[in-house]
Amino acid sequence: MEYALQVKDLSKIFGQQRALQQVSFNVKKGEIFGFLGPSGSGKTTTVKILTGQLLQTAGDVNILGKPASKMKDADLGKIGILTDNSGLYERMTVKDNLEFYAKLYRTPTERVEEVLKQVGLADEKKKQVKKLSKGMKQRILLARAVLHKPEVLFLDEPTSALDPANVQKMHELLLDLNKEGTTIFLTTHNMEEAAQLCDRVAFLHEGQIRELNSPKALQHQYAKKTIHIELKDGRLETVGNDAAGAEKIYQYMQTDQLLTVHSDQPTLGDIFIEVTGRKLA
Ligand SMILES: Nc1ncnc2c1ncn2[C@@H]1O[C@H](COP(=O)(O)OP(=O)(O)OP(=O)(O)O)[C@@H](O)[C@H]1O
Repeated sequence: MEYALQVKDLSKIFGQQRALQQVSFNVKKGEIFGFLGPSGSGKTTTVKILTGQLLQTAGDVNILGKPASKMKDADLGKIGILTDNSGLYERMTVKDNLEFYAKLYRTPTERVEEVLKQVGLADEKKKQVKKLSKGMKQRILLARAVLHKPEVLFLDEPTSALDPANVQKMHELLLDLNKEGTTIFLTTHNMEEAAQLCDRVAFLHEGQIRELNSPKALQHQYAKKTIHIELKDGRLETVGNDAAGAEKIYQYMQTDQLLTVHSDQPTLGDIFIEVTGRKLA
């Protein structure tokens, strides 16, 4: 198995504050991995350590096989980062902003046109950044993060300030990048986003991982063992998700009384509450 990220027993203490406690997980190459947790749970601290911006107190963090703390320029070129501390030059045009960063990353400036098309901003390239909407600015930041074609892309709450249409657009872009082979590490407190995008998710609570699996496997694991049925005469019944329940449903079908059948499928949000005892947002 080839891993993009390997994290073992990662801890971070700020003064008296334990931000992360023995966090361990691996991210496979080509995966979209979701790191989910409420405010203050340690998501940004993790991203900062993974991207070499902050040193851990203890534990091992490897990116593409090398320790994060020892990344050199050539290694940094393999990662892209999108966080909310923008760094865009508001008075410069979209194109000039990206060309500035292309030069900084030693990427051919022709790549700017390519990413602008990819994020749907080719028509906006001559506009000043300050004249663009929040959703557009976020797409410029994504364009900037992928200018140098990183192998691993880190996104810290990429959609938290966006409206539903822009969230959808962002999701499509991320799925496209992933299809091209980019590994994505995403922090979010949006459970629907995680369920829609992520191959696997980790639930972070008070600096510790409390669950880690694919959204489907978690939904299966935490599924309620009941099925709700509605009969044609309006009666509602709940039966067990077992042989006796199946027999009852079968009888209602045979006598043509059955209208609808619903299983209790928990959302990721329901599961997070069950696991941690608290809501995400
Ligand atoms: N530089 C710092 N100095 C002291 N404490 C810090 C520092 N950075 C983070 N912390 C603390 O570490 C804990 C985790 O913070 P972190 O920013 O990683 O959480 P988060 O999950 O990203 O939250 P949010 O969703 O609000 O961004 C919090 O209790 C926070 O107050």
